[in-house]
Amino acid sequence: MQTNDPAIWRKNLPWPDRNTHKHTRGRLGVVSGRAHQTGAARLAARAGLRMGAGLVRLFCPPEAASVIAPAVEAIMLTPFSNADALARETEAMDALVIGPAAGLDEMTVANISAVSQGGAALVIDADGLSVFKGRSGDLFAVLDRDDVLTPHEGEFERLFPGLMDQGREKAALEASRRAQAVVVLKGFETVIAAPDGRCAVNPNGSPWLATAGSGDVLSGMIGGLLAQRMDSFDAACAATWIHAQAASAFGPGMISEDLPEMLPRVLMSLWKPD
Ligand SMILES: NC(=O)C1=CN([C@@H]2O[C@H](COP(=O)(O)OP(=O)(O)OC[C@H]3O[C@@H](n4cnc5c(N)ncnc54)[C@H](O)[C@@H]3O)[C@@H](O)[C@H]2O)[C@@H](O)CC1
Ligand SMILES: Nc1ncnc2c1ncn2[C@@H]1O[C@H](COP(=O)(O)OP(=O)(O)O)[C@@H](O)[C@H]1O
Repeated sequence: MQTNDPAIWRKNLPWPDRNTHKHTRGRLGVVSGRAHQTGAARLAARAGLRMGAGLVRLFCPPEAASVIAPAVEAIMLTPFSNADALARETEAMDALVIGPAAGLDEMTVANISAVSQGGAALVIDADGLSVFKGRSGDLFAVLDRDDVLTPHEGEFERLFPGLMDQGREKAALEASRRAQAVVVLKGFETVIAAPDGRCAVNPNGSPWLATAGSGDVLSGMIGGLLAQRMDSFDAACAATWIHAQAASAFGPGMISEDLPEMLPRVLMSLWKPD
């Protein structure tokens, strides 16, 4: 068992230099749910921006645009009317987060299928996982090895029924092998597994994370690192550790909105200027 220690990934954290501009630093897209379900995507987008993606754009159903526009500043917004349009609009993205509050319906299936045709590394979370209950093969068929799945135990069971009986580590590794993607099995001791057999167990889990939306923040954090072209296993390990560290540093009273605002402090502790 390997512990998810910063020694594994710290040297690979992406930092900007004098030649960097926002586009080269990394473009992250986050797909929002419908008008009454936009908070999860906004949390993910803000977390991705804080993790250093140079440019973050929310993609939303047209009727959600007037809800989101007054609630974002640095984050940009593009409405899309169907899955084909989403695929076209997200072509320039380096990474995409899809699933948080996306809806358990065929539109989510179609949107995931459409964006999987592009070059962006995907983080698939929440409804983007649950919607494939009973047909996980349809999801696995569209994944690449740089994609990341972030199930909590309930979502894991929907995609991999019975697998958890093997224990969390074996289950995460086997899930990653089946999906051919990185799997982040969330919990107090989050397990991160890659299809090539890498596996790490997170040591700094924080119970303050037991609050709505904290998983949405984690998906955005992973997406922010993927957009900066960090290796997907390293990105998932780094984001998981930083997420828990941010929650511990905030402590009692923390809500998910606080997490992105804690990231600069944790990132500063990991930054080694040349
Ligand atoms: N601000 C927002 O807009 C938020 C939106 N959210 C979105 O709301 C949608 C539905 O969230 P739900 O919480 O209903 O869906 P979940 O799939 O999280 O929960 C459904 C059921 O799964 C079971 N379950 C088993 N193990 C679990 C575990 N380890 N953690 C949580 N549940 C477990 C529980 O019985 C629960 O009732 C998702 O798309 C999610 O992304 C949430 O992320 C919360 C914040
Ligand atoms: N008791 C706990 N101890 C440590 N981490 C926890 C605990 N409860 C939840 N978490 C973490 O909080 C996050 C919750 O994610 P998730 O269940 O997807 O929430 P949401 O859908 O509300 O965003 C995960 O990163 C999980 O590891």
